[in-house]
Parts: sequence; C-alpha cells; structure tokens
Amino acid sequence: MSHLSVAKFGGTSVANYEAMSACANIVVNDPNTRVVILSASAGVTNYLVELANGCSHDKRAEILSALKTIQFNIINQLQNPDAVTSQIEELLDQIEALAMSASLATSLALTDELISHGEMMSTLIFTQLLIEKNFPAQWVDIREIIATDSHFGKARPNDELTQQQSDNLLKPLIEEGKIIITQGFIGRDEEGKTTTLGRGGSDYSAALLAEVLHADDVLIWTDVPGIYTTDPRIVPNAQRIETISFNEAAEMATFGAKVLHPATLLPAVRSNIPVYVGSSKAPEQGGTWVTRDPQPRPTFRALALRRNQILLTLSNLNMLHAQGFLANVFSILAKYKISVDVITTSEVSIALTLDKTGSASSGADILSEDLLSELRQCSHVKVEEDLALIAIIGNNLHSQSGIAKKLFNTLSDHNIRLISCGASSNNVCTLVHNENANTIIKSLHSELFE
Ligand SMILES: Nc1ncnc2c1ncn2[C@@H]1O[C@H](COP(=O)(O)OP(=O)(O)O)[C@@H](O)[C@H]1O
Ligand SMILES: N[C@@H](CC(=O)OP(=O)(O)O)C(=O)O
Repeated sequence: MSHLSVAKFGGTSVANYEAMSACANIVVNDPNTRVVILSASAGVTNYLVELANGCSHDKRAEILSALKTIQFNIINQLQNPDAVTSQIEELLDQIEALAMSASLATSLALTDELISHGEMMSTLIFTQLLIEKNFPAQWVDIREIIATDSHFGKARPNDELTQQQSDNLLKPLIEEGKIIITQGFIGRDEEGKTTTLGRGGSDYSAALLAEVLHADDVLIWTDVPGIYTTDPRIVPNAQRIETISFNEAAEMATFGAKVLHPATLLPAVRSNIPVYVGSSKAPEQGGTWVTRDPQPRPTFRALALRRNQILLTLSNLNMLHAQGFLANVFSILAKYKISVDVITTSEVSIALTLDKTGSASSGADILSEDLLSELRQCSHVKVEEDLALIAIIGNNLHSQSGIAKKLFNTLSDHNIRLISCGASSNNVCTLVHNENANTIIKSLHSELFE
C-alpha cells in the first residue's frame, strides 16, 4: 500500500463553514490523507457537557438553540443542505431527549452518549462537504472500530478488538479507494454503550487508528502552525519547534500543552509513527514533526502549564519509620481511579498533585467526599486549590548544573508550593498559585528562550 496518513482536525478547524472548507482543501490536495478524524465543532462539546450535567428547561432550550445555530450556519452554506438536514435534526432531537433524561438523573454513561453527538454532527456535515467536491468520502461510525472498556469519561481502548474491527471494516474501505471520515473522541464498550476517551481525546483516536492501520504518519491539524516553546496565547513571541522527540512531546502534553492530548503519543511511540502538527488555516506555514530521534536535542525545549491543580497533603505521625503508608494511600487513590501527577515526601507527610477535573469528559471534580473520608481514616488531609503546574521540558535536565538557579531566580518573587526535579530527565516542574502562572511562564520563557 502507498503512503497512508491519518489526519485529525480539531474543534477550531471545523468550527464554521470557512474553517471546514479549509480542511476539505487540505484533504483534497493531499493524496496520502485517506483517513480523517474530526472533533466536534468548537464549543459544541462544552454545551453538551453542560446539558449532560443537568439543566433547567429554559437552559436546555437556550443550549439547544445555540447548538442548532452552530450546525445550521454551516449546513446552510452547503450546496445541498437537504442532504444532511434530516440526519442533523434527528441528532438534535436525540440530544434534546438525552438532556431531558440528564436533568432528571445524571450518569457517566448518559454523559458519554450525549456528548458523542457533537462528533456525529461534524462528521456528517464534513462528509457532505467533500461529496460536493466529488470526493469519494465515506462516513464511518468509529464506534464500529474503536472498542474500549466501560470507564465512561476516560475509556481505555481494547487494542486487540480495535485491530480486528479495523481489519474487517476499515481496511477494505480504504483499499477500495474510499476516503474515510470518522469521529474522534468516542468508542464503544463491550455492551454496545458509547464511551469517550477524555476531553481532547480526538488526537488519541487518530493515533490509535494510525497504529491499527499501520499508517505512515498522523497529521494533527489545529489552530496553530506547530508546537511552540510555550502556549503562544500566553507568550506571543514563543517560537515554533521544528522537530521534537516523542518523549519531550509526551511530557509537554502531560503537563498541559493542549495542542496534543497526553495519550496521543502512546500508540505513536509503540509503533514509531511520526506525528505532525500544523495549522489547518495556514498549512503553508509548516509545522512541527514529533519523531523518535530528532536532532538537535536542546537542554531547554519548552514550557508547559497545567491549571486546575489540587495539592493534597497527607500527614500521619505514625509514618515515621513505619512501612505501608504510601501503599495504603495509593491503593485508595487507585480505587477511585485517580492518577497522581507529582509527589514529594517528608518524614511524616506526603504532598501530591491531582488534576481537579481528572480530564474525564464529564468535567466532574475529582475529590469526592467518599475519597476524602477514606483518606482521613489513615491521615490528616489538607486540600489546596487554585494552583497551576509549570513544567520545564527538555533533555538531560537531571544532569545539568544551573537549572535550579535559573528557576529560583525567576520565581524569587513568588510562593512555590512544590518543586519536583530528578525523576525524569525530560522535565522539572513546580506548583505555583494560579494567579501568578502567566507571569511566571512569561519570565521563564524570557530567561530560557529569548
Ligand atoms: N506549546 C504549545 N504550542 C502550541 N500550542 C499550544 C501550546 N500549549 C498550548 N497550546 C494551545 O493549544 C491550542 C490548540 O489546541 P486545541 O485548542 O485543543 O485545538 P484543537 O481544537 O485543534 O484540538 C492552541 O491554540 C494553543 O493556544
Ligand atoms: N470534542 C472533544 C474531543 C476533542 O478532541 O476536541 P478538540 O480536538 O477540539 O480538542 C472535546 O472537546 O474534548
């Protein structure tokens, strides 16, 4: 088979008719792009999450009308709007019924079912846009391909079943010459229920499909022409990184660089599939290649920022010279499916950071009363919120001198709640108060990159 690229277009790339048309041009002009993954149009998933969390009658009506406006503003500019109108209206009716159920009782399964509708709508409209260009676009329901467990809101793929379903259903269509248009972000569990891979999970879907299709690369088309030394919305003179390693990009994504979903790099690393990040609005501006072994490998590569962090400090005097306290704490956290990001310990306490919304699709707070009361049975628990994790990403950071000096110089006017260095050669991170995060990022960027 000739070169196969799996392309993913994010929410901002399919936000309106003009943006979608730019994506269609990219697909039509690139013969390698034969599988296309789409997110929901920008804003749609947020509205759907709001509905799934339960809304009053009036709020539901207001959101439904906003959703209708987003979709029909695009549909009405198609040459043949009638080709998709009834399908979109049917999906909007389903959204209305599911939102009504959610207003009576919410559930994680219902949330996933509801929010999957955003990707359903964007893919149907985009397929029609391509068909109007006489392009052999074939809409596929990705739930027939991506099999997951039933961890609603942050489902894990079943790689074997996904491979089988891709071999049986997707490969033959590609071999026939069809250009596949399908949904990111969603999958299906063993019982046939819709699941989601966590907010921003369409990048992950693209990498998963690339892996099972043995694709040559994954092209992530977004609203910035590549991965920058930090979020260009915070530091306008951040510089584009031409090539970056899987490890560095994975660290950036994990520590909050929204441009890639943290799980995207797993399949890419496993199967050594290069990932490209470029702008769908300005493809000619070029982008960033993420590969296994790019050169050069600078000491400082980028800064990442992850907001909404919670610092949990657990203290227990009995921890002194005792064993098993950490094991106990981690087994409680594992029971609640909570992943810890950064951890520091002292003689009688441990401090760990958690993502407030846990990155699950529902956006629900991670700290439940049940969890806190279990933790209180083995320790004194202190919870601090409104924190942000800033990570310096680079290479061989653990074996360089002077890094702490640069960091502490920049942070000298600010309260540092925690610092972690040495566990990874690719990052040094620090927890700061949210309101200081942008200022610190700007100063660190100027110190390290300008
Ligand atoms: N280091 C970075 N390089 C580029 N973009 C970044 C970086 N860190 C954060 N971002 C943000 O990621 C955004 C793109 O991600 P996202 O909004 O999820 O796009 P999409 O809708 O295409 O999925 C950019 O607009 C930018 O503000
Ligand atoms: N639509 C989903 C999935 C996604 O990946 O979106 P985006 O590519 O726009 O970040 C979300 O908003 O979370």
